[in-house]
Amino acid sequence: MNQTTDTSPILTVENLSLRISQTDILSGVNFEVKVGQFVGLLGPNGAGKSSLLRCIYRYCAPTDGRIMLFGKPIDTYSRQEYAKHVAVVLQEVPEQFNLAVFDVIAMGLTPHKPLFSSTSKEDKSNIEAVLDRVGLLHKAKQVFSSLSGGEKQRAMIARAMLQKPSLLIMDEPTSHLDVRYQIQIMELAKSLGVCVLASFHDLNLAGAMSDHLLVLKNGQLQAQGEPNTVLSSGLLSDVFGVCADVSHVPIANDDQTMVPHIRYHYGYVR
Ligand SMILES: Nc1ncnc2c1ncn2[C@@H]1O[C@H](COP(=O)(O)OP(=O)(O)OP(=O)(O)O)[C@@H](O)[C@H]1O
Repeated sequence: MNQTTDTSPILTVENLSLRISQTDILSGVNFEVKVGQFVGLLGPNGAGKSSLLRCIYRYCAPTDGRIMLFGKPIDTYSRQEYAKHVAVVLQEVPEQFNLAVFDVIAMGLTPHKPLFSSTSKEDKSNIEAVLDRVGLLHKAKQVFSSLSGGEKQRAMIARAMLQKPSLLIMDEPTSHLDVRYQIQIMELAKSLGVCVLASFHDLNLAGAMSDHLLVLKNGQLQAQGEPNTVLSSGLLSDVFGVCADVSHVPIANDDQTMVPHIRYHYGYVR
């Protein structure tokens, strides 16, 4: 878990509501993401996770409430300034990329460079460094669309790393990936040393990775706090309609840090 002592918020979400076609998608959502935190966003299908993240990465405008980044309303940032601070990795990787992996990653530099500027020697070595970090340096010249699903997601993380954001938003980035890549992508995100706000469907993975959890149901925050407190059998029953036991187990290489471990019971789904 994160050892940082700085508790200032990077992101503040206050009384956020989103209404589309007379339907409340989000209602009165309040939370903060603090310096160095990895925040996991949970909730059943249709709970409003993607809608909440879309409001934060400015794809959707909320109906009510406000979102502040470093204490400033997010709509007061220019597009380029916002992209310097906030990077986004989505579940669906854009398919229009008919470019080499290197060129797709290079797009991460866009917020930091003037329009139409060329790739400098320093840019090239930075791109190679992030490719190396995600284990894709040997794929730099390969066409992006020919990468495997896991490789594409790692490439998207590399692009986000190059963007040098303060906040990385991830909307179910591991849904299509096998268990190894699910863990690898999240551990990679965690190792970046930036704030992460990530939605999950794998509750055990969320509990192991996150410093703080947000649980949405029907567009409202049902619970938030440390994973060991939030993930209880009562919450799993109330929010997800499943019967499960929650125990607490130490993480690998650290006997002192406990994380929740959920054991589902089958045949009890309500
Ligand atoms: N543009 C839209 N128009 C109408 N309804 C919408 C729109 N966007 C989202 N919704 C509805 O809002 C609700 C929340 O959707 P959202 O995608 O945010 O949920 P989610 O928690 O991310 O779900 P999932 O886990 O299935 O991805 C859903 O009922 C969805 O149908």
